[in-house]
Order: sequence, then structure tokens, then C-alpha cells
Amino acid sequence: MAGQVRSFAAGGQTQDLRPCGQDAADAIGAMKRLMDERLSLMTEVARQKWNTKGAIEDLLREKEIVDGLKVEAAELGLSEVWAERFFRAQIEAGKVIQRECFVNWGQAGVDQFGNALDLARVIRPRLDQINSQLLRVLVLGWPVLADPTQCSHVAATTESLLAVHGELVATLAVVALREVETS
Ligand SMILES: C=C(O[C@@H]1C=C(C(=O)O)C=C[C@H]1O)C(=O)O
Repeated sequence: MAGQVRSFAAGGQTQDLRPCGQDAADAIGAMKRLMDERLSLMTEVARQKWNTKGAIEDLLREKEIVDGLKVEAAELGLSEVWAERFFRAQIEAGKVIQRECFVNWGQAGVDQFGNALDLARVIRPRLDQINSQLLRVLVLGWPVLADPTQCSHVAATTESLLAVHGELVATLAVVALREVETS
């Protein structure tokens, strides 16, 4: 895979994506932060849906996200099949968080949140940015993710997500990272 990744056009410039060790390690750090931010935004998503009594799951939006990211992945030289697995896992983990929020707020008798962010205008655009940024750092970090001698990075990612989001969410979110070696 690493050998297939040559370059991609970003902001009109072609960048060399062949990794050197530090770039790949930095990319793993960025991947962790972006995965965490994506999951953290799910509470904001849930607050807005709680206020509007909206459904947690939006399958049309999920399909649009995944279809778009598969095209981007192909352009970046990343396996579309793997990219779909990775992002579907992030989406499932995010829905777990939203469902947990709904259960907790239902039990606590929460009525409305006064300061919920706008889903369409604020949260989803940020999620779209995060998704694209994630794709790019996954390409850069691929040599580390695919190297069985460096599997501690996946364990560290799991640990840091687990500490904030709990075991179920963390396990779901990293599942595709554990399959990189075989992709
Ligand atoms: C985050 C949302 O909730 C769910 C999770 C999604 C995601 O993780 O991107 C997309 C659609 C929904 O099924 C949303 O509705 O935007």
C-alpha cells in the first residue's frame, strides 16, 4: 500500500506522500486527535437532536458521507473498501455515544438544551472537515499502521479513546485500524 501512495493534490499543489518515519508518527498523533474530536462532537449532535426530537440515525447522510469518502480515498491511493470499514466504524461508535446521551437525559428528565449548536450549519460541516482530514492522516500514517512491529500505536490510540469515551466506543472506533496489516 505504502508503495502505491505517491502524491495527491492539495490546495492546487502536488505533495509527496512517501512517508519518512517522523511524518508517519506525527500522522498517527493527528489521527488520534481527529478520531477523538469526531467522537466528542457526538454529544453536541445529540443535544441538537434531543431539542428537535430528531432521529439519531440518518442513513441517507451516512451514505453520502461514505460514498464521498470512498471517492476521496481512491484519489489518495487508499483502499476504498478499507476506508468504508474505517468510517462506518466511526459512525457506529458515534451513534453509540448519542444513544447513551439520550438514555442519560431521559433518565435525568432533561427537557431542552438552551445552547445547542446548529447541526446543519455548524456540526456537520466540521464533521465533514474532520472526515477529509482523517483520510489524509490515515494515508500518511499507513506505514506505521501496517507495520506489525509498531502495533503499540493502535493500542495507544485505543487506550486514549477508552479513557474519554469508554470501552465499547473505543473498541468499535479502532476495529479497522487492527485490520490495516491485512488490507
Ligand atoms: C452525526 C450524526 O448522527 C449519525 C452519525 C453520523 C456520523 O457519524 O457521521 C451520520 C449520520 C447519523 O446516522 C448526524 O446525524 O450528523
